Amino acid sequence: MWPCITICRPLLLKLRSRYAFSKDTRQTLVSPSKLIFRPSASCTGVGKKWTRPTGYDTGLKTYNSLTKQKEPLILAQEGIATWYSCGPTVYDHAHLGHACSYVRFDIIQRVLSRVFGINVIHVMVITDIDDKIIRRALEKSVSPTVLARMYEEEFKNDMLALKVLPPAVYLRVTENIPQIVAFIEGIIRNEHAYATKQGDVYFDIGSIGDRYGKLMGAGDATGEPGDREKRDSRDFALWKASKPQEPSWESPWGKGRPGWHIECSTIASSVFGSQLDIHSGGIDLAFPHHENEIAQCEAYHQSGQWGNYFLHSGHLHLKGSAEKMSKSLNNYITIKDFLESYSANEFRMFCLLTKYRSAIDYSDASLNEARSSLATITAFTHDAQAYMRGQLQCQAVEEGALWERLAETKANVVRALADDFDTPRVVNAIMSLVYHGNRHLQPITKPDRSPRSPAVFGAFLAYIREVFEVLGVDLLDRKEAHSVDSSGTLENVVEQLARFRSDVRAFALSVQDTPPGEPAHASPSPCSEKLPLLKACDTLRKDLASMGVHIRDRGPNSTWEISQKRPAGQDKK
Ligand SMILES: Nc1ncnc2c1ncn2[C@@H]1O[C@H](COP(=O)(O)OP(=O)(O)OP(=O)(O)O)[C@@H](O)[C@H]1O
Ligand SMILES: [Zn+2]
Repeated sequence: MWPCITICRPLLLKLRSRYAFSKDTRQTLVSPSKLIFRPSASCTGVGKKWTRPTGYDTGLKTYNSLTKQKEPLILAQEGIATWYSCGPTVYDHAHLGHACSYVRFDIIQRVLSRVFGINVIHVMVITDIDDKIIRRALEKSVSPTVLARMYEEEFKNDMLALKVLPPAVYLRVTENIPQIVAFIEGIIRNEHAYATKQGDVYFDIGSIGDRYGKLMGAGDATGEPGDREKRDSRDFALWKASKPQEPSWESPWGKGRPGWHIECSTIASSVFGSQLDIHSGGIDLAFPHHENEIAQCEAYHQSGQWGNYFLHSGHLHLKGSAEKMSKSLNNYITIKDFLESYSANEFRMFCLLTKYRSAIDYSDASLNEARSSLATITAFTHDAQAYMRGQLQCQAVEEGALWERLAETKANVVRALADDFDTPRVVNAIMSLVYHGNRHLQPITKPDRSPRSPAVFGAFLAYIREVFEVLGVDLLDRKEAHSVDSSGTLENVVEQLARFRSDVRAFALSVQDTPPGEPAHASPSPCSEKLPLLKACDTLRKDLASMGVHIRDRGPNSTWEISQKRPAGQDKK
């Protein structure tokens, strides 16, 4: 079968580059790959060896943490990817580390669906019960449920603000306790777990022999500190007997609550059954969390391979810090605070500039690099529009070469995306397109009668917007356009306007209501002159506020600022 794939893949890429991103791309490209059938090979793997899945070859390659190399992405069903991801443990604010991981996977999911026509069924768990939640709830004197719901809501809003598409469904651990208990019972039945007299249940690592450690190796794993009844120090808890003041649920082993890893195995299996195409999370989750998820699932389903691809995103660090940004290390910047200074588009661009697997250093300098790349692209789109309108006069362009370059860029972009979602290569390809476009858009002083080529610039513009739209960056965002190339002008205009208003207001305020020593009826009241001026100043202040320009009157003086955020309720265009 493989020679056929080798022949088909270049053809597929050719097709994709030709039609990439057009509206009907998805229909056109859903099925050019070949279905590979290998009789029931998928569940027969033994030991630690990864078995290449059977099914639908997407033509993409992705790095698989199970094999530590790029593998062809083969899905069980044509055009469908089942995808499970570990969500946050909700006991504190979401931070830029979360943003980085979820934005990067959002980009990959958008690429899969919008470029390669794959319907991604994404399920995410919300960890709403665990030691840290219980501890924080005690500190704050609220119930763990209230605390968890509050931060869950905040997390979801932060994801919306970052334009991360929500999963098909979020599932909470506390709403899946009966399923978790049944899953643990299944593992015990299959003789891969045991209960202790204290009412804890442990996974029996020894029972799966050398199959433990498929993902990260079991070499020097020491396991969780635990009670003396553990058979092996590496055995990890599936169920924890309840302690005073902790939430607990009934179970065959007495009151208690689930361990961490079992929630994901249960929930992923309850939605997708015994097979999963893709599992994702930050690299810190690979061990022990994902390792243990694999052990549990394969023990429960008695299969040789439960998850086919494990994708791990690299960590976000504060520049100069060796440690990842994390709630428990208290070294984080919240998403909300970040969005006061930067936009969601800028953060996404920041993510696109590195591969999703690499660690990423956060600093103002790296964010400014992202901002400036966006500025270059937006400035080009404005110039291209000005040229198309005839406002920008240029010499005749080599139109044929530009069309060729555009076609080449389209092919390069699809190739880069098919190669483990290489977004920096995509951005490079677009920057190079912009560079060549700009070279032709040099203004001339004397108008000449050279032929014009507006269509090719229209095609550049439409393609660039579409690529970024697919990746979740909206180049049409008006706020972005402002911050990109006209923020200096805007600020100057606001400054002049605010100063003028301030002078008028100061003048009005200086007018005495009744000149001293004169009876109030002796001349027309100055009040009648100053009131309309003050009213006009107030109206201007309110109108500007609705556009995000906030003037604050401080005595006779005024200050102003432009907020990054649009006032609530105002639609983005
Ligand atoms: N600094 C980071 N960089 C990239 N991904 C991160 C970072 N911090 C957390 N993540 C990812 O976000 C997801 C949710 O993580 P989690 O809620 O455990 O966050 P956390 O801040 O690491 O919490 P804790 O400190 O309590 O472990 C996981 O996939 C995790 O790998
Ligand atoms: Zn998980």
